Amino acid sequence: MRKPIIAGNWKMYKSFDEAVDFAEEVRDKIPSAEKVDSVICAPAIYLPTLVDIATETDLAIGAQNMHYENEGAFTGEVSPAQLSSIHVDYVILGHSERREYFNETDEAINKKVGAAISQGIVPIICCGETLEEKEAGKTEAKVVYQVTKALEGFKSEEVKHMVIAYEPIWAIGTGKTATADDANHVCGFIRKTVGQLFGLDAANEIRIQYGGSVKPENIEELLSKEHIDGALVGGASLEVASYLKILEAASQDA
Ligand SMILES: O=C[C@H](O)COP(=O)(O)O
Repeated sequence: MRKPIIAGNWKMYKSFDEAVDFAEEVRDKIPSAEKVDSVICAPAIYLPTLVDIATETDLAIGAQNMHYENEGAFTGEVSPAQLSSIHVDYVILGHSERREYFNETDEAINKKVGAAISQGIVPIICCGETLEEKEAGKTEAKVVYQVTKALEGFKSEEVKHMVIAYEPIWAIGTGKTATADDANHVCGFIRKTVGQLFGLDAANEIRIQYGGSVKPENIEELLSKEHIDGALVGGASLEVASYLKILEAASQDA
């Protein structure tokens, strides 16, 4: 039985005070980490403060991106070693917004995955198709390509601790959600791909999230599906009430 994982992705939202208020309010209200992994992926500048607030609670803190080198002349970047030094637990890698607006390549994402695991940070690896690709029947080919490239060179033992987020790009921030059956079908396809590449153990243990307009109203149905182990939540993770409702639903699923 895979434990559900809900990760809020705040993207480039919230002032410092709003971030602190949010974390202080939710940290004691979230369900037990025995039932669900509750993560907030915040802007890098807030991470040390949020990690402090979350210490000794069941709330985990993640970054939204990082470089693959541990140090160097890379102005403006944050390194895996730096994230690890402040005890960040997770990092989102290869989000479609980073691929689209910051030219992030599959090769760079693969290096970032390796860098994250070598620092003990769990990567949340994003994949997903555009509307054009969906309409052309290329969803499966696209996610297989992205997942295969991201996981290239790793061992089954490493892969099973990773998280993959299937996020159809046309569903992000649009209010359009993939149907639970469609999302489950693609997540199942990703699991099958992991199985072909890394064996049954990795396929059974890796957690696969769905992302794209997830909210309290649709989380239950999504999580009731066999291959959906959680959600990567954008807009609905910005409000305390909706974030907590999503976590509550996930804890019932466990
Ligand atoms: O990382 C989160 C996704 O991009 C989904 O965002 P959304 O829940 O606002 O659609």
